[in-house]
Formats: sequence, C-alpha cells, structure tokens
Amino acid sequence: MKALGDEITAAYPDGELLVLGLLKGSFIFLSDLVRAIHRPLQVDFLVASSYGDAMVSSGMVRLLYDPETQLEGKHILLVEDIVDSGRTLQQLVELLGERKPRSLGICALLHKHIASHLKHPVRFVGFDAPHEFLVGYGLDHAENFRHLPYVASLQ
Ligand SMILES: O=P(O)(O)OC[C@H]1O[C@H](OP(=O)(O)OP(=O)(O)O)[C@H](O)[C@@H]1O
Ligand code: HPA
Repeated sequence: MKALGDEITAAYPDGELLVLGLLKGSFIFLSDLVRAIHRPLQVDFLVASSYGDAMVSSGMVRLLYDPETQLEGKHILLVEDIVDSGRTLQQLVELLGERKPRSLGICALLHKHIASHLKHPVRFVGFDAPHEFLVGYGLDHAENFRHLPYVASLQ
C-alpha cells in the first residue's frame, strides 16, 4: 500500500484531489489507500452495481449513489477494487468525464487484464489478478466474504 500511495502522491503535485471510492467493493482498499497518500485530498463515494449475485457482469451498470461533491476543475481519482470485464469503468468514465474534471485517473487494487477495449487506462494498479472469481478485502460473492482480511479465489 505504501508504494501505491507514494506513486499517487507523486503523480498529483498540485491542484485539488478528490478520491472517489466505488462502493461497495472498494471500502477496505479505499480506507487503507487514502491513509497512504501524503497530500491534501477529499473523499467521496459512488455506488454502482452490475454483478448482483452473479459471477459474470450483467452488462448493465446501475448507478445507485452519485457523489454530491463538485467534480469540475478537480483531479478525480476513481478507486475500484477490481477491473474484470471493464464495463463498470467504461460507463463510469463516460459519466464522470461529462462533469469536466481537471483530470480523471483510475486506481484499482486488482486488474485481471481481460478488458482490451478500455478507452481509459488504469493508471495505478495494486496487483495483476488471475482470471478467477476473487473474494475478500471488500470483494464479494452474493454479498458474502467482503470482510475477509485477504483476497481468495472461489475456483
Ligand atoms: O470490470 P467489471 O466486469 O465491470 O467488474 C468490476 C466491478 O464489479 C464489481 O462490482 P459489483 O457490480 O459486483 O458491485 P459491488 O462493488 O457492490 O460488489 C467490482 O466491485 C467492480 O466495481
Ligand atoms: O472476481 C471478482 N470478484 C468479486 N467481484 C467481482 N466483480 C467482478 N469481478 C469480480
């Protein structure tokens, strides 16, 4: 976490930084990450869902909570727990881009590197992940396992 926090700190030498955590999956990662970033920042959340109880994306990303914080003119760092098909990111990047941020960066704890169509690269990646269904450290299957203090595979 220290390396990722240092990398992010160095990437934003100036300007307002808003760290936007994508819930629910990023709740543990986000709280560890913001404490490893050593510069002033604001935190808000976005709630989206596309998996429900399934292990494959429904393809439809539902936005359940939209951040109240003003995004215009700020560096936005969107924090994801995992990038899998990339559909969630693709749709959220389009939505957030319309709000005229100064920049839009993406940070993911885990990246499966499946998505070849991602228009917006994931700039900060914690770990490359296997093509397996992962749970723990915020990640769920049917709302279970989020509390595990480690990441495990269900395969
Ligand atoms: O790259 P993708 O295939 O779009 O998958 C990644 C997204 O799927 C999961 O969210 P989910 O919809 O399960 O909601 P959750 O965060 O509440 O678990 C995960 O937290 C990511 O946000
Ligand atoms: O591997 C995964 N685990 C949990 N949630 C997910 N959402 C997309 N991929 C995954």
